[in-house]
Amino acid sequence: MTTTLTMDVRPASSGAGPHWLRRALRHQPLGVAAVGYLILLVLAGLLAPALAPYDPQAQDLTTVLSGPSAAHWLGSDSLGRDVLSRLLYGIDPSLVNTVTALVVFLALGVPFGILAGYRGGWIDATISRIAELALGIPAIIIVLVVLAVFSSSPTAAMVALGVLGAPGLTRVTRGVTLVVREELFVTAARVAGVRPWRIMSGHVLRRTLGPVLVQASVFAGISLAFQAALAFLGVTSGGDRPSWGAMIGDASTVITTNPWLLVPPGLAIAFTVLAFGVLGDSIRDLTSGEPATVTRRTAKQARDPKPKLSIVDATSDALLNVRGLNVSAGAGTALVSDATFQVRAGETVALVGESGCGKTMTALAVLGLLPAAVRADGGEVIFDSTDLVAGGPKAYRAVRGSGIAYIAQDALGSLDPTHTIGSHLKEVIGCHDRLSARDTRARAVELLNQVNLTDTDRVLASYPHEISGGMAQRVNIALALAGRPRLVIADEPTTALDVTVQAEILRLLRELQEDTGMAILLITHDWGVVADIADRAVVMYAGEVVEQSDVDTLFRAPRFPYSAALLAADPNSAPEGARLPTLPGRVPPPGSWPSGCRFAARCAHVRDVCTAGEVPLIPVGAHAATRCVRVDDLVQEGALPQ
Ligand SMILES: Nc1ncnc2c1ncn2[C@@H]1O[C@H](COP(=O)(O)OP(=O)(O)OP(=O)(O)O)[C@@H](O)[C@H]1O
Repeated sequence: MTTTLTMDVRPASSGAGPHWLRRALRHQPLGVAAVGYLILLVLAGLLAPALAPYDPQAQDLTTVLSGPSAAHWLGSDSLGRDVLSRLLYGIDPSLVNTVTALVVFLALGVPFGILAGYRGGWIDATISRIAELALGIPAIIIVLVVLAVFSSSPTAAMVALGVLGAPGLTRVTRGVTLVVREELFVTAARVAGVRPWRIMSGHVLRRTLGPVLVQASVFAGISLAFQAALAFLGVTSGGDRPSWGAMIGDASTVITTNPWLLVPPGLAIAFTVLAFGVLGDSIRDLTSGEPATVTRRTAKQARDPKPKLSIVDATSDALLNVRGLNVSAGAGTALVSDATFQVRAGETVALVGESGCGKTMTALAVLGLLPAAVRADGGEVIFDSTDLVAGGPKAYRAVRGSGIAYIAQDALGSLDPTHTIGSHLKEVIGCHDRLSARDTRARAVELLNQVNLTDTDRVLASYPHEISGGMAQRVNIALALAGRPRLVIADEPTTALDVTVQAEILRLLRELQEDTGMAILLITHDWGVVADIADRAVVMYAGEVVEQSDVDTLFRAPRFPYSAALLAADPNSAPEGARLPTLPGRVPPPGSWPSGCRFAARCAHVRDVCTAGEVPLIPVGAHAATRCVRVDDLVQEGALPQ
């Protein structure tokens, strides 16, 4: 390893702590006031014995139903008890009841929402149907039944309210999870072999926090108002302990003669409900600006509940053997058809072609990470003698991370913005090695050193937004290496980086390959990258493999007019000052592929034979193949080099 990088920490543009607080104060003064009010309320509740001028239960029959006075600032109730003291002592039970409802609401709503959104399929369908049913149940009737069974206990009423409110939260959390699960960093974690429960609890949960907190604040307000309504109706009994609800209940009995008694607890409840509402609005405003780097839709493509692992082609020396792979979307529109190629242990194969030719879909099919509406519906993806397509989700899970790793183009999008680099590495290392905390850190440092990152203490403590794109890609490579994979699939890993960093990353991949012996399947548009790093190239056009060959042969003597035209149009290989030929026309989109040769409409050498029927891959030489039926003629005519 020759390249060494030092830390390039950009000034933090966002983060936790004082910066967040300053932003909140500037943009959400009402939210800060609401938090301040709630903190004061909790303190007043805790300090009630010191603050209250009277014992809340002390009756003074000489001051029954007196209005506000110097002795009783907020007056006294029908038993002569001081209203201010009861209000202060009432804070704790009111908030405890609210918290009880909130805990039940969150404990049921969040896990089921995340589970439904993340796992999808029958789990999602079951949870969603139950939630819909529960939302249709009239809450007040259930709560009244619970109160009848549990001797008018306010706690039981609050538990019931939490249960009845949870389905609404489940729906919200599910919706957020559906978006988060498609984010690249979740795909990256899945490919690294991180277990689903860890992804749900570590990555998805954090991203749902904003909407969940908004729902929680609104629900807290509702539960407080609900307590008051139940007490007003006289269906709950709080014993002798004062609570705001009980005060409302007492006041309601003398509402015609002494309406003032309703005012102190009514205002306390109204302000507190308002504070919860304002808090919810502020959280929503603050969190709505969070990055939502939805870069690629991903989902499990196979749903076979009992995977059958089939051993095939044990004699082939290919580490990855893709044969006749078909990928289609929606009602059956083919995106990739009959893709066939191999990657041998330790070699680098480039998947080349213009945008929209199916390179990424092929790679995602190999990883078992096709988008939700896209599926592999034919062919084989044999990795290390196991057919992954036939094996289904279990087979894919078994090879991801330790067998096949993935490096995406969007280096920063592949990292969870709420986790430090150290936390990413720790998580992935934990999936592959059982190590103590100290050894895990040592392994993380080792991996960072492997990708030539020094100053490891600072790198480990940094958040993704604090490092440069090049460093982020090195971190992704380190994460990919954590499982000691035998094949790394890199989808345009340098495209988003500037030119000097691109060269460094390519050099790093080459060095790592020499050190570890891993194979690389590299997706790229760039012939310079192919020439630089690849041993063999597989050229794709309109969802088909049209040519494959070793790179030297391909550059010297392409055997498909499309490859020849792409190479001729490549600025890297053009003589200086020469005018670059262009390739007219566009790749036909899926659904409008012509029969016969799909390149025919753009080919300068087309004849009737080209469009007469399907063209198979025709072997040319020992290790090359082309889909051009006229290959021999074109070589003879000089249209393709000898
Ligand atoms: N989720 C999807 N549903 C349906 N069609 C899709 C989906 N994603 C991609 N496609 C289509 O599949 C075809 C192949 O796309 P793919 O991303 O594999 O091409 P590519 O060669 O990798 O292009 P690029 O270099 O731009 O990434 C394209 O026509 C694209 O529009």
